[in-house]
Amino acid sequence: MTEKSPTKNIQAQVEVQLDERSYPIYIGHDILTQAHQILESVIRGKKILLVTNNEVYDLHGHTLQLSMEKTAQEVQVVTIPDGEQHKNLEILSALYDAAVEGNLERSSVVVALGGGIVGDMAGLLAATYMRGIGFVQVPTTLLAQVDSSVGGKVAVNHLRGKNLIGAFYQPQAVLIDTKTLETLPEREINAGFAEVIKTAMLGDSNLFSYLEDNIDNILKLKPIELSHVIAACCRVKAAVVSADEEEHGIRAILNLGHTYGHAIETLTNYQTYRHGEAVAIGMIAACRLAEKVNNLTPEIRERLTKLLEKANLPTQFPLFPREKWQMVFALDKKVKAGNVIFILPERIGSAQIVNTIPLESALEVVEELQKDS
Ligand SMILES: NC(=O)c1ccc[n+]([C@@H]2O[C@H](COP(=O)([O-])OP(=O)(O)OC[C@H]3O[C@@H](n4cnc5c(N)ncnc54)[C@H](O)[C@@H]3O)[C@@H](O)[C@H]2O)c1
Ligand SMILES: O=C(O)C(=O)C[C@@H](O)[C@H](O)[C@H](O)COP(=O)(O)O
Ligand SMILES: [Zn+2]
Repeated sequence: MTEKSPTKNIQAQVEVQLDERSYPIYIGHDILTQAHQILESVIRGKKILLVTNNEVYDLHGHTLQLSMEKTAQEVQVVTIPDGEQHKNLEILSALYDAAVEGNLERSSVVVALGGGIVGDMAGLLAATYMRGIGFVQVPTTLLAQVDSSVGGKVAVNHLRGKNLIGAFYQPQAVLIDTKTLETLPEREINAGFAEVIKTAMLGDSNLFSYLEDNIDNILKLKPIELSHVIAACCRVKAAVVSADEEEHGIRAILNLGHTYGHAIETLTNYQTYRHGEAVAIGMIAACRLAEKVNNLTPEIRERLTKLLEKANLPTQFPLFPREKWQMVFALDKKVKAGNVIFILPERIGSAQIVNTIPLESALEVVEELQKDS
């Protein structure tokens, strides 16, 4: 039987331009079976450590493993427990054990198959094992396909702060198979949609209008609408990352909704909200803050809220005492000289990084939104 052409089912390809660390993002339907061809230049003859979790391995892992085995020297599999509360140093340590026991070498490649949690942790393993080995992202959640698999932020959480231990470490390729989303629970599709909305809010007004017009088809995973949205998000993120890989400036706009969102995740011990859900609430707060300090028109928040509600995303603020919010804001990675930096929408499709916001205003927004909830 003749092999399928490696590009047969690839619908779009986006490049992340970073000189010698540039890499392609392949977007297609039912392309896991062609991984050996698409990823050949990265994995041929290499030892592969496939990092995933049990659920995803059962659904999609065998297909990817079988395909990679056609060209890799060998493929070993390690699974991590499911859930944000396990994105920590203890589980990372178990991944180092698997790398050692599997005799991984400098030339070996870590392949992350799963959502953002698998991707962030496998990436940190790849970044640090032997000071850096090969890394490929094969994202299987909407959130990971539109955001976390691209751009090289890899991390684990600390009990007191989200993603506090991490690195910038770019993958050598990203393989997005939209067919894997067919097994994704509805709550996870919605959570991923929050980062889609975020991307449109901060960088693509046409995408935002497209979301308003096509939300039903997108959430039903209709192939044309879905791949249009994934490619659009990857393009926005690739452009921002190419301009500022390590977040010395403009990359911080990708954190829209995240100062409040990460605080919500941390205060609820990473157990109540999906990351995307916390970001959804965080974007409403960012709009309210922009209304307070920058006279942003409330119409933006209304359009945002409509989209979030259509995707069944939460918009209500959880209740915690003021001191707790203050404590988690202080550990936000964007704090500079004690000042918390916020990303504020300025219109649909554009956001700005603001370092002059009094903490008092940010806390007032929390109090107002807690009252509304
Ligand atoms: N590095 C970045 O740039 C970046 C960007 C955004 C988010 N993140 C991080 O990503 C994480 C959230 O990622 P997530 O939303 O993908 O969550 P996740 O990784 O927990 O995946 C969500 C759930 O879906 C399951 N799953 C994954 N693929 C599946 C499939 N195809 N079919 C059925 N079930 C499947 C998982 O087992 C899990 O239960 C957070 O830790 C967040 O901080 C990182
Ligand atoms: O890639 C980025 O840059 C982002 O900010 C994307 C975010 O969606 C993502 O949640 C990221 O992990 C947050 O990064 P952090 O530096 O605030 O932990
Ligand atoms: Zn995020």
